[in-house]
Amino acid sequence: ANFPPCPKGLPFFGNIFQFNSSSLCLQLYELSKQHGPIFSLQLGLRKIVIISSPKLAQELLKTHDLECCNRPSLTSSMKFSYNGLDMASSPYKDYWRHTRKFSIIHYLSFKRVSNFSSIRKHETTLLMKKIENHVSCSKVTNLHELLTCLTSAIVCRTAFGRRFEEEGVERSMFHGMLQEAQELIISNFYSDYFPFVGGIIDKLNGMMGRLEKMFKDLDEFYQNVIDEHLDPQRKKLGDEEDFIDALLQLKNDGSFSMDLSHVHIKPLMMNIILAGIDTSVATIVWAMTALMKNPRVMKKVQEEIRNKFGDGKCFIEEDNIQKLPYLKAVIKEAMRLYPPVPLLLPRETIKKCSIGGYKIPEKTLVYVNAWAVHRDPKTWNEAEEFYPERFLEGEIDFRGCGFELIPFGGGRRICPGLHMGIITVELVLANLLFSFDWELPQGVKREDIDILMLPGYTQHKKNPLCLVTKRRV
Ligand code: HEM
Repeated sequence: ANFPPCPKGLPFFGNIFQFNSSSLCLQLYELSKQHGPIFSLQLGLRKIVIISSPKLAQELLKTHDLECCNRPSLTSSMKFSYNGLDMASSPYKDYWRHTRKFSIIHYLSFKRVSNFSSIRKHETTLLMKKIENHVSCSKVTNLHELLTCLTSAIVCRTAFGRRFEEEGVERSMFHGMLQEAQELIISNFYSDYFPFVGGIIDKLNGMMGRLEKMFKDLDEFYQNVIDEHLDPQRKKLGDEEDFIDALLQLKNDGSFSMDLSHVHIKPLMMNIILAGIDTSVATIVWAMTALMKNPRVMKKVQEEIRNKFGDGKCFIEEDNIQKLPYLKAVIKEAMRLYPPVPLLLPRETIKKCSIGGYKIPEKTLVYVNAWAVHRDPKTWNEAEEFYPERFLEGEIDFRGCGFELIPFGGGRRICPGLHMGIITVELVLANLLFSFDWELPQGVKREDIDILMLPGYTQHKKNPLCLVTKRRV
């Protein structure tokens, strides 16, 4: 009885047909204005809870973190993760603890991420050269496309020790695979909401077929990478040990505390591909979107970078970023207003608990809507304004201490790639703003830049941000 309020829905189906999957966080934000910071939805036979305020996010992600840190077994995530053998969808058990610890030590720790700085520098320099070419031939720059090439190159080199050829078929196949996988992972599978009959519908409407095909393609990709690493003749791209080298080493010397086979390595590769590439792209594109809509901030951040490093420098190094507080504030403000993962990955309650005064039973799905949390009127003045200055005073950080800024989530399941994500975003944005001036194509006005979103855990801008680039004067 004491369950969060639920908007009226259809008998049996509940609210399942009331949403479309693009801009879902916005639709849920609107509902929170009517039903409050905690409300529920009935999706078929499943009840889910949505949290929309910093206070309740803190209750879930801090006070009740231990009772709520499982992930649900949803059809698509189970398939992609070889039945929960990855980090993002495995239940809160020893296996998750081991894989998370291992992935951080060997790939995502501060030290490991710093060791990859030469790769990030090399790939960012290549990006800048491509944009230079656009300037020379007056071509409009589609940032999404260029940034996907950049971040997939960084991730593939650091994690898998390989790089796809610039314009090759292999690379466009890889990007196509990424896009399809992102779409499938957020798609509605009826089997998640209607046991038995849902599975039949998923087969008949072709969703199961798409999922199987995608799984097969990804599996083939992982196997190729593993085989390359097992080949004694393999030529390494650099001196740095990549993530697969580390996993295979661990498998051979038996030092992983659990049995480790290729079936365990593949889901971890999946996490890196699906969580590590798109998120940085979306962050940079949304930051540039916000800057294009706000010329005052654009001018101020470019002045900061150019006044500090304009003399003689042609590239902003990672070490220089600490001297750019306004750039850091711009990134925080962009992630507040346009969180790249606006609906944090779903939690499942391990036992019953009380949130916001409501009783949440065991095995309930709980989502935190960061889009709404980042607009909470009790916390943020003029929340819809893009105003980076709000981060210049005070100590609000990305780790969600006060839970008012949670683009990386919070609690035990907080994003382990936070450091890698931020360092990439800072480096690329600093250089884009330092070297070039950005303008809208002729006839496009600032007010025309929309914020429509594509479906996906990572929220991409639906209409690509295409800009005219000029060399800095
Ligand atoms: C700007 C970049 C990024 C953003 C905004 C971001 C955001 C997020 C968010 C919101 C979550 C859910 C946290 C929660 O449920 O509380 C998450 C989880 C995760 N992220 Fe990231 N992420 C980014 C970069 C990365 C990178 C570079 C990697 C790895 C290469 C990564 C790997 C993961 C994994 C494995 C999880 C699941 C963690 C778990 O369940 O234990 N992320 N990320």
